[in-house]
Amino acid sequence: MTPSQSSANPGLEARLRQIGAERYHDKHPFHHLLHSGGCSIDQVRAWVVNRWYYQSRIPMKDAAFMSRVEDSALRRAWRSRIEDHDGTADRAGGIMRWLKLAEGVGLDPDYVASGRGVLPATRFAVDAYVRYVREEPLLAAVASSLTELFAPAIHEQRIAGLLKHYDFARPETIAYFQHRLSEAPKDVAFGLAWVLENARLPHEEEMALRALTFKTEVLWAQLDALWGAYVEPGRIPPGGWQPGEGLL
Ligand SMILES: O=C(O)c1cc(C(=O)O)c2c(n1)C(=O)C(=O)c1cc(C(=O)O)[nH]c1-2
Repeated sequence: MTPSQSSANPGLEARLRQIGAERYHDKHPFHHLLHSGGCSIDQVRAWVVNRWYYQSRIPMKDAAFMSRVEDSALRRAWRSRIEDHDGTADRAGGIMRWLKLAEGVGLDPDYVASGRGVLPATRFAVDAYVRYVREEPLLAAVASSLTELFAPAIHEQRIAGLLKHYDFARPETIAYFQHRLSEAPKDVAFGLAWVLENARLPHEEEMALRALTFKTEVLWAQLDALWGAYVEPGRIPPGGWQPGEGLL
């Protein structure tokens, strides 16, 4: 994708997109294995258990972000991210949908929601993201969410790959990804416009680029952890989910 005509800073937008082209986790071998039907059911379960930790922390990092924002218009624009994950009084959110996926692959949703079995490296990577958004300048915090520019393409691949290759995949079990197809573009249109508007000076542009790079590393590190524990060499660290644990 190339920067849109209306971009406030096409040069910066192109450099942000280049980071995705080079570093986004769609290039990770674990995703290739998952989307091509090469994962065993236990490898899929390990992914669901670990990715839960990311899911559960996303609304917490968005709440941490909002707690720092003095501009009520920015808080209002950000608020829907929390509702997308936590749901509202009359609408289920992404957290519930992730637990439907957990059930679909034969895991007890209470086990998954307990966070037991999450790999140490997954926890460290995700906690680093939450801390980053809590502590770094707002520009870096917003820019770190821009990996979502690249998420719809991977969600499309995942929906098609899971439906084609795995018995557990049905519209109800993979609804999480279907919903993200409309949620992520809304979030990222706002986030990208905000970053392009607010990163004007060279050091601000550098900050935005560094933040997006950092975030690609947060995502990549989670898949490296999964690969090492459940694919090759298959060394599950103490405390990591063991096949057979937490099943329905
Ligand atoms: O499945 C994926 O590959 C993927 C990637 C990302 C991302 O790029 O950070 C997010 C999501 N999914 C996602 O579902 C999601 O809600 C989300 C929120 C955020 C964020 O940083 O605020 N990233 C992502």
